Amino acid sequence: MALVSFFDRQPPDDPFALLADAVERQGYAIQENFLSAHQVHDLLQVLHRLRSEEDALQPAGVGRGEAFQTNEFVRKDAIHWLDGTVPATQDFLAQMRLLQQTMNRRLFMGLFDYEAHFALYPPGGFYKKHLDAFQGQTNRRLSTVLYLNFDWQPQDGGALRCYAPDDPQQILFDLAPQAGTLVVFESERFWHEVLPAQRPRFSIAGWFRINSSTRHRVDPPLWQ
Ligand SMILES: O=C(O)CCC(=O)C(=O)O
Ligand SMILES: [Fe+2]
Repeated sequence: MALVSFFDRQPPDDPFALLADAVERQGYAIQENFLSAHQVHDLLQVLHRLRSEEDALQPAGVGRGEAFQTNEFVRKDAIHWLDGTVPATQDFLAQMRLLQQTMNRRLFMGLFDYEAHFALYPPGGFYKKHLDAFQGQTNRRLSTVLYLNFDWQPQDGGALRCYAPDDPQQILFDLAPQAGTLVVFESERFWHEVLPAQRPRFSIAGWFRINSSTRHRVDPPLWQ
């Protein structure tokens, strides 16, 4: 009888560990079917409810705090920040918390909290080439985008176009915003853009941040 010790066994395919490995290797990771169709449906329901409420979705802007401004030439989408008050978004945030723990354990990233918003790009919506964080200017370290669009077709446009970190003119990949797909990338290294979408495009964009507390300002984490 063959004796299989605990240590001989392959570890199960932990999706968070796979994502962390890919980020360590190449700075980004793509995971199809990260969420089940069921979970995506639940999140879409939340988003559709928000759409029916006046003012729940706001035109997205660029810049933070006093530097915030909307600019339709840069991005054309509407957003709503997740607050985790309904089960669907709680579940999603719990998964992001697991991802945060895995990243910190395996890559020592020191990720401290996570902020995320629903985004709705109307037909014709886009987001021009940008970095989510400029080195040294922000505490955003890792970007995530989860897509919520069933049956996305090539002619629907709306791909996430990501550029090579060592040559921001060179396209690294185009990713279709297919329901359940999660992409994760280092915020300071990857220029990216959203190509014009031909039909409404739904997603949750989020950022893990490191603690930027100073003696004068304590940055509270979203989860405690
Ligand atoms: O939705 C996407 O594919 C990317 C969105 C994005 O780049 C952002 O919100 O910063
Ligand atoms: Fe971005």
